[in-house]
Amino acid sequence: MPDIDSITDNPADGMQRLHLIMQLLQTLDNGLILLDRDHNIQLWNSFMENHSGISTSDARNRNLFELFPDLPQAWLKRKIESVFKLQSRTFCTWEEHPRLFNFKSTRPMTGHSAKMYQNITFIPLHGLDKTVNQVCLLVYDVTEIATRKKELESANESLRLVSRTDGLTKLYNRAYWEECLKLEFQRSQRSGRPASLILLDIDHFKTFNDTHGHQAGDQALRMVGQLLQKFRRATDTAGRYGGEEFGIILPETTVEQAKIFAERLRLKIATSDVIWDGESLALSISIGISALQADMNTHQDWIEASDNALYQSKAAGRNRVSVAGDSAE
Ligand SMILES: Nc1nc2c(ncn2[C@@H]2O[C@H](COP(=O)(O)OP(=O)(O)OP(=O)(O)O)[C@@H](O)[C@H]2O)c(=O)[nH]1
Repeated sequence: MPDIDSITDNPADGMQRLHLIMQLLQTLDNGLILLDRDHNIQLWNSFMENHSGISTSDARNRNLFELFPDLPQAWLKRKIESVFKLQSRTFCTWEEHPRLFNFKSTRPMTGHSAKMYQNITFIPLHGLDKTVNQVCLLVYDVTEIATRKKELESANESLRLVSRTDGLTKLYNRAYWEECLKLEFQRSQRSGRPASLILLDIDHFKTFNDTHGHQAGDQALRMVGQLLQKFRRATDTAGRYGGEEFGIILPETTVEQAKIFAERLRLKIATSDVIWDGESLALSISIGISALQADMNTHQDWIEASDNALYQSKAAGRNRVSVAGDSAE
């Protein structure tokens, strides 16, 4: 069989050329569809045949939207119309639309993605008279790229979560919680809206550890973490600030409202035993609260105010709530 370049202009060679080109198009590892202005299929290659289960002879001269009623008709018609009108290429990536044709993925490497991800290129085809009467759709199987990117995104998201989370209590760790505090400090300072900061510390935790063991201590920290998560509102941010010290940021909350919340939390912990090794172990916490003040310069000033209140609670006998500026209760 002659190669394409050695074929002359005589009609027999023209047929040869057409035959070779058709073979090339058929074996292309991308989908290839040729549509006329009425969206009738004029060419349907073996990629489309294999993935759709519709043979070339069954597809030819059929209307694309009749053959595939599930296609996003309005969007696709607009897209094709723009190619006819502007006479220029256009694209659609899997990130905009995961797929045009609902094909199963058959790539062995991508066992986890059941559906094929596709990029589509729309190409206007000029006739000999320079008018565009046909549009070619190239369908690329990008399942591997899309799946890898999605896996990477999900791994990054897990890493992001891990880097923010305290492994023992599953609350935010100090670094991330402090970032949240900085943001809330700036936001509330700007808006002039109230916000409160609670710091709390487990009482006599050294003795607790020494008496019941470090693992019982860990269990106590987990329990406090769970109760903080359970008691806080969705907009409150709880974190593990230090070894046995925790912080809760309460946006849009006055110090009086924060005090009601803190008292409920204190009481809950004082009446909830840590269950360890068949034993019920009692625990209490001391709490310090401060309201965000207009004259505070940084979030550190806010922490310091709550820390001073916490110190008051400890000094006054522990298992209590103190508010910055008030005398200990
Ligand atoms: N089990 C356990 N203990 C921890 C952890 N982090 C810090 N601690 C312990 O927490 C204890 C804190 O003790 P102190 O700072 O003396 O305070 P305290 O005994 O709670 O006394 P007050 O705060 O004054 O009531 C230390 O014994 C630390 O070892 C942890 O992750 N697990």
